[in-house]
Amino acid sequence: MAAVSPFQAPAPTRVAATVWGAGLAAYIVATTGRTSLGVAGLQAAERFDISASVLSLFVVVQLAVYAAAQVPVGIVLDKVGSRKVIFTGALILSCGQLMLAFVDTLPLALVARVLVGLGDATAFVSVLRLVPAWFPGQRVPLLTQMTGIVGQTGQIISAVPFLALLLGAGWTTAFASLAALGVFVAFLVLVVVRDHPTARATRRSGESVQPVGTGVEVPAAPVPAEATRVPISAVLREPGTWLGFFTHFVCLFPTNTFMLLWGVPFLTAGQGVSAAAASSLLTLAALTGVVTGPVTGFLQSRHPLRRSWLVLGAVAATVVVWGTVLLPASPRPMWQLALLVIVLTVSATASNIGFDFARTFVPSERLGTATGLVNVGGFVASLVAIFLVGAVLDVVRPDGAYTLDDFRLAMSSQALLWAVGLVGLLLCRRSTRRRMADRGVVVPPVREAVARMRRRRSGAS
Ligand SMILES: N[C@@H](Cc1c[nH]cn1)C(=O)NCC(=O)O
Repeated sequence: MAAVSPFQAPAPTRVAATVWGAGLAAYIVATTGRTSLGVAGLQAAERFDISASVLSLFVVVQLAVYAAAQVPVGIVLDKVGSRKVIFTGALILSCGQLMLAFVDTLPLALVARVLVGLGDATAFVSVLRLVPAWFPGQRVPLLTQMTGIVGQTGQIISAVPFLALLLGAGWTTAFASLAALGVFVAFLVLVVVRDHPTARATRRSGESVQPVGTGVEVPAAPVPAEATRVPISAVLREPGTWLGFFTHFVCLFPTNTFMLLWGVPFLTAGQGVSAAAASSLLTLAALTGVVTGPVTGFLQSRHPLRRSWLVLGAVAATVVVWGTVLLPASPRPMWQLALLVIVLTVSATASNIGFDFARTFVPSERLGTATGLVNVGGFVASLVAIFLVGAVLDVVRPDGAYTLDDFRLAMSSQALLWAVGLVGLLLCRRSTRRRMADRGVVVPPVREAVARMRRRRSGAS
């Protein structure tokens, strides 16, 4: 069944790539802002006269603001489009960085970080909304993955040029430079980005709106043209939205918990790895995405009816590898820690399948809202996991002199989130499949699908 979408006007590839590139630049600046305080931890502790645990409050506040802003940002995004939202968000982020450059008290620094979190919250969902608008449906999963992966280079900008500026020129210059970068990218987006290739396609009465398809997938509920304002309740009632939510929930929290806060202390204080080796492991994680992103994107568009299996496979791999790292009471060899960061990247890559569920099950008028809701899943789970690990560490080692055994216990608390996420995922998958069956698409059991594939292959040879 051909998908009909206001987003499907063909666009020249070079123009599409330029628009996407400008949006992506804004997302990279957002992730740079998100991770900048992490690399400036020592200087922040000194400047604001705070302990490490108060410092972690910055991460929590920022993530909470980010998560809380997702649905409102998504609703605004559906109303005004990506260009205006990214532009405004980049300016808000710049105001936060500029404020952080000059303040020297904790409450004002927290306010600055709220602004950074708010600006950050606008970038990713807005760029994801540009992708189906500018590219053909079958390329969307790959480009969604590439957006997530390339966006992570902000972490490298924080760790290398930003840190060099911080150490060489000082706090104010370093954060003011990030503010300037935000203003630059805001105007770049204003000049380069258009929300879609042509003015919104005019729809004749009686035409229906469908999400952009990736192949054999679910025909979404037809929406009459007059009712272009699809109610938000339609997004909330769609089981596919929640399938996306729990996909993002269960796949993103292990990576964020490790990368944003607890990974380095676990590796250095727990596993006895040097700071340089820990930073190499984080770099390995970033590089792994270059492979896992395209591979997952390809599999998603090749097997759209099997996307949940990719998710379940990533979760199983992460749980098994974390188990093999945490069960033994002795420090693990380097190869095993490397394997751990690799599966954490696989898990983050699989989390992006959640956005693909939203895109293919929800009418495109509400894509921003649905994407925002899916994103809430991963970030709320991350906040809870970060809090749980910290709480266990506080209980078992109030003096902060953590040992490997403390980390083994604390990191195991993530099991609770895997359990909640998996139950949610499986229940939503069941109701999504029921909804699909109502619309005429029945997902055959895996065994049957494999047998059919074999028959097709042997017939071809
Ligand atoms: N799933 C992540 C993006 C990612 C990370 N690694 C691979 N993809 C996500 O949802 N990010 C949202 C954001 O704002 O960064």
